[in-house]
Amino acid sequence: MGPDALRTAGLGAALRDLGHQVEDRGNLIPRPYRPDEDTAHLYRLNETIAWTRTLRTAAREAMAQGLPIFLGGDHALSLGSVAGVAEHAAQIGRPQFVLWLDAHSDIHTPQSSVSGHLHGTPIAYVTGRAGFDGFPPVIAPVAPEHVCLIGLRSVDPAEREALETSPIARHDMRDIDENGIARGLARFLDRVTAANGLLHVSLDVDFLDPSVAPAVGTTVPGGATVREAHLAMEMICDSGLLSSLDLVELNPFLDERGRTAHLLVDLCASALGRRVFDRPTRAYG
Ligand SMILES: NC(=[NH2+])NCCC[C@H](N)C(=O)O
Ligand SMILES: [Mn+2]
Repeated sequence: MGPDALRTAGLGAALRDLGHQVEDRGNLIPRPYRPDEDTAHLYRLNETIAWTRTLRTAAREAMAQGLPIFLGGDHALSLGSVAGVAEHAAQIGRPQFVLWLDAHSDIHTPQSSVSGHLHGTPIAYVTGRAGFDGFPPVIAPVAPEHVCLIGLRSVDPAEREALETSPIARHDMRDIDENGIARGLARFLDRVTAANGLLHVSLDVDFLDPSVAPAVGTTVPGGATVREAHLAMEMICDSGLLSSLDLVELNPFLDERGRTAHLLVDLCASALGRRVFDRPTRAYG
């Protein structure tokens, strides 16, 4: 339902208004897979593996043609989208960087996951950690030094342990409270520029505070404000680095009059060139 809610909220038109050529490639379908048992600890493992294969190929191909925006679906989408864009980066000989805007660090392996929900695992997978049996091998792992997590405020013990020994950059909500969102982000974007890297941005709805973005299953209070999120997107746009984008975890059943879907559309527009003064007068929510 997420992609259709984003379409209905006007994603295509918002980007066309900015002068972009937009092609909606419709919904992908996963490779055929053996149906998962409802009782398995890892929720929909076979289905997620099938999706990862489909997305990885689609992402790699789309990168050769433009700037793909991947509409989810939950954050397990990024197992495939990031693996695919990183394969493209490796092919053209440029380093892949990943900016993860999220309340969570999503660095579980299938073994360490307590919930059994694979949306909590993509950072581990794309950085090449072991334990993803059955998944396609990650042939172009993203260097942990090239990953930056912003918005953190819900990290499980096993994830904390993994992060403690990792060079992954991170800015939790306290850091944002104290220093603002611009400082850490600017430092990361400078590193991408210096390395002539490609930049994948993965935007999880729960990066935002639930009071402004309620349509997500894993709400955590104390998230980014509307302006903090827009500022991040505007800085990403100004950097000229953006090469691919995920919009994930939107659950329209949990939305209030479409406000979360509209906010995601507006944030995406900011990332692709809409300026503060371009924002039209509009009534929703
Ligand atoms: N992409 C997300 N919303 N991830 C939430 C993950 C929450 C928790 N750490 C888990 O592994 O279940
Ligand atoms: Mn996430």
